[in-house]
Amino acid sequence: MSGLAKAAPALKPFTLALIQLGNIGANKTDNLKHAREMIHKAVTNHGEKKRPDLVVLPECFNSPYGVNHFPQYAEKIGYTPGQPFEPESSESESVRMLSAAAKELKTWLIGGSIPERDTTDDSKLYNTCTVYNPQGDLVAMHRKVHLFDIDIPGKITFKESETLTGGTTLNFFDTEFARIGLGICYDVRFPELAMIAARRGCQVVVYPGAFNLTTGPLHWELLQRSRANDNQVFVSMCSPARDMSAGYHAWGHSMVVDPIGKVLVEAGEGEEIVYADIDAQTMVETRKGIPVTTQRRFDVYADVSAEVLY
Ligand SMILES: NC(=O)CCC(=O)C(=O)O
Repeated sequence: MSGLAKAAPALKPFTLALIQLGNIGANKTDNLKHAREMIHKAVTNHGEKKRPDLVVLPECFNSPYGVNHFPQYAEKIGYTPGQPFEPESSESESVRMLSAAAKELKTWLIGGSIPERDTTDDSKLYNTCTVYNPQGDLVAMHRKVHLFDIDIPGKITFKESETLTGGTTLNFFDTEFARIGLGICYDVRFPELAMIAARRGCQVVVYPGAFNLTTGPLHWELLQRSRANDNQVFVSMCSPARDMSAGYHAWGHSMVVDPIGKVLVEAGEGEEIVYADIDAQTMVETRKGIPVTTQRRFDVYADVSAEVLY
């Protein structure tokens, strides 16, 4: 996990905007144009809501979601954490767009995810999330660690591992208002990722995601509320809008859950932008009232978060 040594910033109130992006089609240029328009809309057209401090896009926002599409849409990013990097000269047109949008709108931006081609090994593709600060710098990257390989007979079979490789690092980034952990979609099923993020000081964990019509109704909300409740942190997932003409039918219902497990906001199924005010006091009160964070029995069981290898 990058940035381990630094103490986490105190959680301050901030506003999160989730873009449940629609119209993700075969034309990447159109997808990027539409995503940029929606980022602009999220920041400048928030109506009664507060101007968002952090904007989130969904999983696979620049390409149709499907294992056969990833090789065609994959882009080389060229970013290595800790190394100097200029997003405007990245080979990735998606990275260039995201950086420019964050800079123009002076917002933090979690750029959903895109299919990424490894910079040095062309045969390796990842499902990758990049994050930008309000100056447009790329400040963090997360490659989906747990690939979405499931087989529910008669319902859904999906095997990301046919074309993707799993990431090998856990990632977070610091803003002036929170330390934020990153996961991508299926990563939410693995409690260790959120638990380790929370133990390393993250107060918020964000997962760009795209659940489906079989597991969405059963698990989308349950998993977010579970990870939030387990760790007494804010958890959010941002989905694409549902498109029944697409090859993959996303569940939608982009959501933010607070540290006591309450759903703060939930989108419907179509294209929509939802906003949530993150109130630091909720986390303080939850942790004070139900003090599991200080009641763990590491004399009885191991603290797996202490054993992460990087
Ligand atoms: N894109 C994904 O990882 C989908 C995960 C999913 O639908 C699930 O049930 O898990």
